[in-house]
Amino acid sequence: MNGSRVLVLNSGSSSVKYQLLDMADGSRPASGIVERIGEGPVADHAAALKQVADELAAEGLGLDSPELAAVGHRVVHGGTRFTEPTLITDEVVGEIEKLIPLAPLHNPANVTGIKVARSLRPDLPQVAVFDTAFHSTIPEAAARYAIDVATADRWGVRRYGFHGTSHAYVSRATAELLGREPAEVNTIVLHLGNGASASAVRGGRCVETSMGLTPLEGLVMGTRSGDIDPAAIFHLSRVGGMSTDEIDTLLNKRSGLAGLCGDNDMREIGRRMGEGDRAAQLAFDIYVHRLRKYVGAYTAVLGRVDAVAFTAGVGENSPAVREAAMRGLGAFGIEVDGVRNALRSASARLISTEASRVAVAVVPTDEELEIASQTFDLVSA
Ligand SMILES: Nc1ncnc2c1ncn2[C@@H]1O[C@H](COP(=O)(O)OP(=O)(O)O)[C@@H](O)[C@H]1O
Ligand SMILES: CC(=O)OP(=O)(O)O
Ligand SMILES: [Mg+2]
Repeated sequence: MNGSRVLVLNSGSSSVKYQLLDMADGSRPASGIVERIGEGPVADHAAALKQVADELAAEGLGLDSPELAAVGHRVVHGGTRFTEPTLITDEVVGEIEKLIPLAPLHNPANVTGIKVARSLRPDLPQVAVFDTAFHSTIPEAAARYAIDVATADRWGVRRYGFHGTSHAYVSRATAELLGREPAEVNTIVLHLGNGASASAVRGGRCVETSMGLTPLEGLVMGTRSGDIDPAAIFHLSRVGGMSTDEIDTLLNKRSGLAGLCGDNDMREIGRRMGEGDRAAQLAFDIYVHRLRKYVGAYTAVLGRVDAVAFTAGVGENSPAVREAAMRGLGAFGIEVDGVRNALRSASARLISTEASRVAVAVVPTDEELEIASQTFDLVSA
C-alpha cells in the first residue's frame, strides 16, 4: 500500500455523502454531498456517484490518485454474517445484495456505491463498514424477539441495530471526555439525526440498542414512527384496506415528526413552537417522551450509568430537546446545567451540573472518521 488517504462513501436513500481523509496528517482534503437523488437532475445513485467522482477529479483528487489507499463504504445492514469491517470481493457484494430485503431504503444505495467505485478503480482495496457491526455484542436476551424461534431463525428476524459506527465513536469519545478508559465507562448514547437510535454501552461493548430488524424500531424519528404495536399493521391492512407497501411507506416516510406535524426538521418545529403551534408542540412532546422512556429503560439495563451522550443533528444542536429529555431525572442522578446546555460549540463538552452523578455530554459524531479508521486499519494490517 502506498497512499495514506481514504475516500469514504456514505450512500443514503436519497443522498450520497463523501469525504476524503488523509490518515497521515488527519486532514480532510475534500468533502461533499449530492442530495435529492431521483427528484431532479440526478436520476439515480449511479449518476450521483459519477458526479462525486467528477467533483473529486475536478479538484485533482480523483479516484485515480496514487495517494488513495482505499475506499471505505458505509453499509447499513450486515445481517449476522458481517460483524467486522470487510474487504470487498464479488462474493461480499453478493451477500450484501442478499440483505437488501432487510434494509430496502439503504442497502441498494450502498451496493451501487460499491459497484461504481470498483468499476472506476478495480485495483484499489474497498472496504465495507457495517452499521450493524458494533451491535453484534448484544446478548441474546436483548437481541431476540419473543416469537417462535424456528420462524425467527429461518427468516433472520432479530435485533441487529444500526448507526453502529456512530455509537462506537461517540461512546469512545465520551470516555475520553471523562478522562477514563472506555472499558471503565457505561454510557447511554442518543444518536438523534433524521434516523434516531439509542444504545446502552457497557465498558465499550454494546449491550442494547433501540433499532431492530430494520431501522424502523425505537425512537421517534424525522419520518419514521419508531415503536408501534405491530397489530396496528394488521388493523390498517384488514380494516383500513391498506397494502403492505402502503403501510411500509406510512411508517417509514409519513410518520415520526413529519407525520405528527408536517415538519421533520427540529429547527422548524422549534420555530413553530415559539409561535404557539400545538401540532408542533405535541410532536416535540411525543419525541421527548419516547427518549426519556429509553433513558429510563437503559439505566435499568446498565445498572450503573456514568454518562448520557447526545449526538447527531438534533442531539448536537437542540438544547431544547436535551433539556426536555433530561428534565426531572434527578432520581437517576441526572442534572443538566441550563447555561452549559445553551452554549454552542463544535467540540465534545459536558452539560451536566458539577453535582450530577451521571455526566451528561454533547459529543459530535464522526461516522466518516470511524469508517476511514476502520478501513485504513484493515488495509494496512
Ligand atoms: N440547529 C439545529 N437545531 C435543531 N435541530 C437541528 C439543527 N441542525 C440540524 N438539526 C436537526 O438535525 C437533523 C439532521 O441530522 P443529521 O444527523 O444530519 O441527519 P442524517 O445524517 O440522518 O441526515 C435535521 O433534520 C434537524 O432536525
Ligand atoms: C440506519 C439509518 O437509519 O440511517 P440514517 O439515519 O442515515 O437514515
Ligand atoms: Mg446520519
